[in-house]
Amino acid sequence: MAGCVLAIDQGTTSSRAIVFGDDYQPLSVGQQEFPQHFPKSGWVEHSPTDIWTSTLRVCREAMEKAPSGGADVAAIGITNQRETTLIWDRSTGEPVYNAIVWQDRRTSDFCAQLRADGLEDKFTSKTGLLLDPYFSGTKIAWILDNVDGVRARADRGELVFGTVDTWLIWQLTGGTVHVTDATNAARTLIYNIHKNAWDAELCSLLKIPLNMLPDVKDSADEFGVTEADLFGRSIPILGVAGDQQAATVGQACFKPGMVKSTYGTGCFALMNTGDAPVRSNNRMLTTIAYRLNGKTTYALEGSIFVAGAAVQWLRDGLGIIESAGDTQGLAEQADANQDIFLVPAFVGLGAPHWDADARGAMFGLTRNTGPKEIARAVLQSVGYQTSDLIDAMQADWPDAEKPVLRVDGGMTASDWTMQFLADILGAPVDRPTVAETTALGSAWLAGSKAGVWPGAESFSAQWKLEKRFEPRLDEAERRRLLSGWQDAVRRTRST
Ligand SMILES: Nc1ncnc2c1ncn2[C@@H]1O[C@H](COP(=O)(O)OP(=O)(O)O)[C@@H](O)[C@H]1O
Ligand SMILES: O=P(O)(O)OC[C@H](O)CO
Repeated sequence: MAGCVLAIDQGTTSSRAIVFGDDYQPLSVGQQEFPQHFPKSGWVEHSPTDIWTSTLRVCREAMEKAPSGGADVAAIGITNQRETTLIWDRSTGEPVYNAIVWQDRRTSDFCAQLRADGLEDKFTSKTGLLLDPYFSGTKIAWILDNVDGVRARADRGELVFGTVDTWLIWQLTGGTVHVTDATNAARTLIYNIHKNAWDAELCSLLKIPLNMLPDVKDSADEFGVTEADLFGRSIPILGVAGDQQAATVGQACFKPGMVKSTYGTGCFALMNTGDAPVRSNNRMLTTIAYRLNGKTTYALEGSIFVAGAAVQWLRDGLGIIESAGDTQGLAEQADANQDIFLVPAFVGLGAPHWDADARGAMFGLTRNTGPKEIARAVLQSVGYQTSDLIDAMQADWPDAEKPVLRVDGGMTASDWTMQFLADILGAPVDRPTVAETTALGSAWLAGSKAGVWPGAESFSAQWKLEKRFEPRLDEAERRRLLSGWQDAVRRTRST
């Protein structure tokens, strides 16, 4: 049986929809950016309406552009920016507040208070996460405690919570289905990843009523069918995964020890650790990579908040490039005798430091430092940060050999960055032919569930290398650069 799959990739800065053919190739794409709202320093919000209307629009666009006009789309897969938090009325569907985005730091003090109360170990042992504003739990609590009348409505059972996947499924099904998948639930700080269930004790600590929470399904499962008038017929939604987990699937990292790293706004590296969750001693996250047929596969994750966003800063903040691709030429011409280190802690530092109050810094500046050296430092910061993650993962899981890194995301278009990454890791970096691995991962979840695409083994065999970057930096030089980076991070930390 063959058929096409519509993948929805609802990201932080844009919504995208791609129709994949039965040879896993993209046939058509729709994409739309939407506004970011920064109501206060450190706050980041999206309009729930923008999330939904941009998604609907790009789905229609991709379907219309597909050769069959979308007639042979057999299923929908959804992948999404994770942790971003929405609450809405279960009768009217009306949101009570904007979506609070994963990057938002407003609950930093609340997290510090929970840590001071000695609760971090309880949260970490059950959820695999840390007490950082990044995750949904404290964002839910903030809305309940700070938006007028919301606590009382929640207590009366009138409100529901969802991550972006849940919100989209609610909309696509005409407000009839309130569900999520295990990978998205695993990012909320209230989901027990060992028991695969919402955790009543953690909900009670954060004062979150259990009746607000969606049902949690496998990543390939029945998530409802779309309302007939949206696309001219009902289409089943059969795959859902958070975007970094979907990229892990799309990169066919199905075996323990395999690692993918995605370079978009931020950078997220996930290492498949098989059916046993590995507790990190190095402040990595333990998370659910995917849950298929009731069987959970776990991953260690390192999350970096700023990767491509630093390139955007060069363009929009400093104005020293016109487009992201300009960084390559600048980095190639930069003065080899200047060691400039940029620590892009624009919204604090993520793994392995989790320092919400740190802010960006640059070291080693001289009168000769100019745009070329700064651009190179931006691209290098992505390599250095990844190196910190891979080192931490290997320390947590020493059995794993130094991995080959499978990379994807917009920033992997930069050969210079990928070569530096291989050099500083001292390990090969593999870039696949299909750039849209996140969308492909969610399409495979849906297509395999629909029975129109084959299973994991056959899907793995289609993964094709576009280019391998081999490490070629002298070991002594590698160590010298890493030591300079670590010193720069030390000086940037807030504590
Ligand atoms: N040639 C390039 N060199 C360096 N950075 C790039 C290049 N092309 C894109 N980027 C960066 O990649 C990011 C976009 O990647 P994408 O995967 O679309 O991100 P997201 O899904 O997070 O919105 C942007 O931050 C952009 O600055
Ligand atoms: O939307 P992206 O691609 O920047 O990904 C965001 C992550 O899911 C946040 O955890």
